[in-house]
Amino acid sequence: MQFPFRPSMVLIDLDGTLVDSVPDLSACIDTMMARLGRPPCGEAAVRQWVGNGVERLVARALIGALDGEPDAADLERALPIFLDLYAEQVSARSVLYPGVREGLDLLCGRGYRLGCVTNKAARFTEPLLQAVGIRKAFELVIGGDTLPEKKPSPLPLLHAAEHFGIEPAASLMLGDSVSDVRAARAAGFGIICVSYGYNHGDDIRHAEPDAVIDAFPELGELLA
Ligand SMILES: O=C(O)COP(=O)(O)O
Ligand SMILES: [Mg+2]
Repeated sequence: MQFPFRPSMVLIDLDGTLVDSVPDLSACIDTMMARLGRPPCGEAAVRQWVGNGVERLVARALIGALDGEPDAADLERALPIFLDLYAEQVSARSVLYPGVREGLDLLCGRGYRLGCVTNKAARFTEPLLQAVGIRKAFELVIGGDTLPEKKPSPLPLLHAAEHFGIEPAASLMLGDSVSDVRAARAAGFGIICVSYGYNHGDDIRHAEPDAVIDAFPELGELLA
């Protein structure tokens, strides 16, 4: 991709890109574990497990690892406990990353169409965006269960491009994880990643996005 790039549409990931949601996710995971009579996972582990939706997060907590499957009965018992806890405290401790508000103002000011595309279930996404005060920046919000497939599938990105009537080649994804990079590549979007998010403990540069930024305001120079 050539910089400065002039996108018509920018789709932005939520967890690890706009909002540091791990403090709430990990508090709920550890309360769930306590209710199941198990030891806590801790925030550092949860930070590596976010990015593929709540069900996968709970599965990872139960097995204590990124890959693998828990016992189906364990998951069936644990998931509703987590969902109830997280519904109550989806934004209790979650905050915007530094520079996000400024960056969104910059993108809005340049007239790009903005959408939020996350793997977080829609019932948590809307209240979290509202609580941190950025819901109005987005014309379209697609959660992890809004469509039949979530990232790394290109489906949510292509759905947004079609919704706005914008070519994928004129579209940019802004995210923090390898799922964002894979979805963007498969959809034919440009992809810029933030360095500070969650990528399962790996440096996002290994996924070779078009650019990596340390904070949203750097978009000012990369985009036209
Ligand atoms: O895993 C989740 O629930 C959310 O992940 P995302 O916002 O980074 O797509
Ligand atoms: Mg993310």
